[in-house]
Amino acid sequence: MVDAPLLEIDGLEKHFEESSNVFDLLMRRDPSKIQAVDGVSFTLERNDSIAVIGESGCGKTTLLLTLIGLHDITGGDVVYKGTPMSSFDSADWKEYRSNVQVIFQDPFNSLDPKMTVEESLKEPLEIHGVGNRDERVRQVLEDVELRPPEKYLKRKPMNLSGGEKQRVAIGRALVLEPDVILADEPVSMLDVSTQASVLRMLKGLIDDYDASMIYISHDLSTVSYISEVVNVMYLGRIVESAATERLLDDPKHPYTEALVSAIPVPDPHYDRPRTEMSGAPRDPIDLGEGCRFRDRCPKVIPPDDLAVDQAAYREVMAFREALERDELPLDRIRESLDDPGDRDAFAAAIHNDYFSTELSGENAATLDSALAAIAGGDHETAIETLRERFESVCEITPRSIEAEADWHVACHQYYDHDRQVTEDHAITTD
Ligand SMILES: Nc1ncnc2c1ncn2[C@@H]1O[C@H](COP(=O)(O)OP(=O)(O)OP(=O)(O)O)[C@@H](O)[C@H]1O
Repeated sequence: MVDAPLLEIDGLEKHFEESSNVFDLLMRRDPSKIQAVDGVSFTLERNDSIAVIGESGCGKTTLLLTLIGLHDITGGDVVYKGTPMSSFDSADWKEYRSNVQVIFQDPFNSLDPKMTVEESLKEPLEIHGVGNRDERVRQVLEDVELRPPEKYLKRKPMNLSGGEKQRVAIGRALVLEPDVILADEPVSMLDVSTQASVLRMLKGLIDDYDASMIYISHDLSTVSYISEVVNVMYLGRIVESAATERLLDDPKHPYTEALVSAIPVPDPHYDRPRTEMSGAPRDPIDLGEGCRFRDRCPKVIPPDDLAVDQAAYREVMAFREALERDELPLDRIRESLDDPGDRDAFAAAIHNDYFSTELSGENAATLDSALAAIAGGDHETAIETLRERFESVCEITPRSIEAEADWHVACHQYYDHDRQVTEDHAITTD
């Protein structure tokens, strides 16, 4: 019989409910959903080291806290050696907690300031009833290169440097000889000079301990040290997944391209072309359909027959979508006018506030007619007018497809649009 994978993350979802405001309560509206992790899937086999990379707020920490059971799962599941977390009993949880260990970002907070190094390292052994504790603690201190162990056993965190603290935290995660290490930005708070040595040591230890690792970071440049495979995450979803070296050489998703192009190049004579992203990620609230990167994407796809500059196109798309979500403070703009009843002035003021680029020809005429509809109070017509001319295929959820063997990318650029999108809109995230 083939062994079950070590850890299968299967359509994992963690949505938080935003607390209701008075308006929601009065309208009896359901609270908004914060889609922090939204359908994440990947499999960790023994000896794998897989990275999850993304900007602040993309859901990395929520993913990790959900994986260790500190957040309830709101959809999908985590399957450990064939047993779904949703059906864990207390014995399963005990086994899981002993075999899946975490290294947190901040070594200053992850160690108890009152405990000596020896006590910190012994505690997990005591909780899980493991014998030979003195020997085990000394061995782990050797392994994390705190030598000789006697020098460190009686020290408290305040008497350790940042790098030494993180080595103790790594030792504490390894002391039970776990199957899986979840490492959340494990070197981001260390001096740059210490980062590489701690990462190299961690990678060596994962191999020596025959463990697997999920390495979480915002920093794509450190990933090639430590992980053979990388998952790129954007607003709760994985947008690209591939072998690290290949992904760094030839990123396919425009978001990954932008992250890779931002990695500093050590050669001062070489200036890598930059892929610019506009703006910042939205809050992950009620994100709806479509590619979540589309409002920042330098390659967002306009309708086939539309000749339009990318930046101008993104502005129109972002404007229409904000109008659809009823997010635009239009009353405030109207009230700021000398004559709030002057529709032409109102349309011009909206244009002025939301558009920095100029459209031309039929595109400009369509936008003008939509702004005139808004000025007349008819938002529905404005939305329809803009949608009819400017709707993008990127507003339909891109399924994660295999761009090449073992290379998944969730971007419409990799579809045969004629066959798959126009005939069949039932594209979903895998
Ligand atoms: N307990 C919570 N309740 C409500 N929203 C939350 C909670 N925890 C996280 N979020 C929201 O979920 C989204 C993802 O947050 P998360 O901390 O997982 O991102 P991250 O990628 O780890 O960012 P960072 O690197 O800054 O920690 C954010 O919008 C955050 O505000």
